[in-house]
Amino acid sequence: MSNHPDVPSNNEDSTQNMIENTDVDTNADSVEDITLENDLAIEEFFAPSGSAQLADDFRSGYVAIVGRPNVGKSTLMNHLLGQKLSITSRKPQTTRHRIHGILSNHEMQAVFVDTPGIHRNEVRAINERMNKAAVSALVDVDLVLFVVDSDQWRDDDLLTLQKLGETDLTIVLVINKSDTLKDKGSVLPLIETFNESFDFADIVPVSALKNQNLDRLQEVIASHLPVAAPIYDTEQITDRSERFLASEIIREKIMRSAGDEVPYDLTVQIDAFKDEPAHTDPKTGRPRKACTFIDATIYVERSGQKAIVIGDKGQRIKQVGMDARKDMEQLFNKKIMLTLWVKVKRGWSDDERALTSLGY
Ligand SMILES: Nc1nc2c(ncn2[C@@H]2O[C@H](COP(=O)(O)OP(=O)(O)OP(=O)(O)O)[C@@H](O)[C@H]2O)c(=O)[nH]1
Repeated sequence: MSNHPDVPSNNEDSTQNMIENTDVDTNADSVEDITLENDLAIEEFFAPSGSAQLADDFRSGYVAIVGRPNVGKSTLMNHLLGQKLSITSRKPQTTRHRIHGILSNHEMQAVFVDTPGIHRNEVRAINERMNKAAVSALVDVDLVLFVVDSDQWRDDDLLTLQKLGETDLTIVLVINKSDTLKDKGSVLPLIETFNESFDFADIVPVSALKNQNLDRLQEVIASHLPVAAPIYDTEQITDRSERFLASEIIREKIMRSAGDEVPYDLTVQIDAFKDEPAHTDPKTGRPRKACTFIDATIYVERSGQKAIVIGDKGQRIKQVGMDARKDMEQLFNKKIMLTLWVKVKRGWSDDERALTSLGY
């Protein structure tokens, strides 16, 4: 992924010239001042990542986002990052993997671990895996954002809090969806109640969806991270592979389109991910743009679900493919050719071995 899609192809030479040009007499007249300013801006633009001016007391660390399904963990991470990396849908439990999203500015770097909910009374193997992932995500984090829905405080929240209470982690309570509160003032007694029930390092009401109070949350996060050098390149957005992101984008499109008709345990496997550089077509002699060819298989549990995913005369799968391709082209900043398959893999969510073979 490039943050500078408009960089000219000969930029290495240009960068060299521009850096040399900045070394000018500081008593220069106004025209030269402007030139210097421009050169500095250009130099900064082309500067190798990580070389931007970092604060002396730069803070960095790992942040886990924890909470029961559907409270808005993925939305919160996406909106904090300003990028759509984790996948949201109206169905609970859409997050199955740990996803690292990285928020960097010149003062701090927060590396987010987006965890699935910690559930109880879940019998199926897939949920046990998710529980393990949720708990293991908490090892070695510097800060936990414990997310709750502003309108409800449920048994599941308490269960998660009990688990958190057994650790000596720093925990910030994020009261999400505050936009849904009819009376804004009602958040105050809510804060009071939460405060009495647990020793939170901070309590921040936000609306992840409407980007309300996220600046404050960002400040609070920074204040609880240790003073340390950046963990990742400050321009890096995710350490997840494009393959993974591609599969999550396809899954999201199906979930959005098929709604309640498909179970959340539908999975998408990327079978091929091949980058083809720009070249001249040997047959036609015409130039062809660089392109990434992606083949993916969507696994469902029953043939009825397969029919739903494919849709009437293949309409749904066609739309899913088109929507997913558009998102991928935007995210990866390159041309994509996407081929989708739908297969039935019976009862796979109950089968530990099948889960392992699918990469869980
Ligand atoms: N009104 C409102 N809705 C929100 C807000 N944040 C998230 N949502 C909605 O809540 C639903 C669930 O959000 P997700 O981000 O997928 O929730 P999650 O906690 O990651 O869910 P799991 O992946 O199931 O653990 C989506 O429909 C979001 O649009 C918010 O601040 N306000």
